[in-house]
Amino acid sequence: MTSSRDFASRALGPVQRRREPENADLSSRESPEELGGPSEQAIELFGDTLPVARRYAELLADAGVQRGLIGPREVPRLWERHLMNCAVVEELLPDGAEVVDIGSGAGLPGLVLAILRPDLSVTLLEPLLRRTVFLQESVDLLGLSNVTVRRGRAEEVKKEVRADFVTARAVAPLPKLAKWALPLLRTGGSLLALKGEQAEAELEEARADLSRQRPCVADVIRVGRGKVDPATTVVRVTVTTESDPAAPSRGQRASRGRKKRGRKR
Ligand SMILES: C[S@@+](CC[C@H](N)C(=O)[O-])C[C@H]1O[C@@H](n2cnc3c(N)ncnc32)[C@H](O)[C@@H]1O
Repeated sequence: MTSSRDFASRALGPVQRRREPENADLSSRESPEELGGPSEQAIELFGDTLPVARRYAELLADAGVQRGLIGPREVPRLWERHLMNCAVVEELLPDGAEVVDIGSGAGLPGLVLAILRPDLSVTLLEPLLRRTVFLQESVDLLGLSNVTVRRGRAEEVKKEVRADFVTARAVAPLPKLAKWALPLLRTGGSLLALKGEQAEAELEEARADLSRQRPCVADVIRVGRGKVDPATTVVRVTVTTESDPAAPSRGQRASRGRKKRGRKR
């Protein structure tokens, strides 16, 4: 029978170079030297799911780096800057929510949220094959039954995908991200864009553009205070009124109307 370690070695490349007992329990292995361990806050936040989160951190530190999905310099700060920065977004997600993570890359934030919150149903949407292969192998290896990996671009799936939340980190500037994400949301659903310190300025610049795309309200919130430093900055854009996402936006309708009238004259 093939053990999950054998699978990891074949599918994701060697997990670490030092010798380990053949029957080593993946969930209790020490992290490789260069991979920092979880903070007390991370241990508390992940709770029962910590062994799976540890395993994911190891996959990122090893196969993720080897395959060029994570820079080697990120390894010592994987827990704080990547896993915890993403995990604290769970504060914004109600029980049982359907989440689509646009541009997951190596699984951030979508895979982290799926590990931490088995009640969520998470789709990892990523156009690059190399990345979707890593994501699917990781999902299989970690035994996550609440995740679907989908290869594609956000703007290509708007007829098929509907979600309560769209998450995205480091994918695109806000106007472009909203253009991709808002059509995927149910009314009342929110785009949660993980952004840097300039989030307020970015939102103010994009506000008019956002509401032209779909009726919405937007704010900047910081989550994970006391759990991760700095707290994670999220631009939240919530769709406010019923409208068919496939239908043209108010701006498009207006310009189409103008063109039609123009043609008649
Ligand atoms: C800089 S990476 C960020 C990856 C990950 N979210 C993270 O924080 O580490 C941007 C990712 O967005 C993906 N991407 C680019 N355009 C996209 C689109 N139109 N729809 C979905 N994903 C896209 C890229 O393939 C890439 O994996």
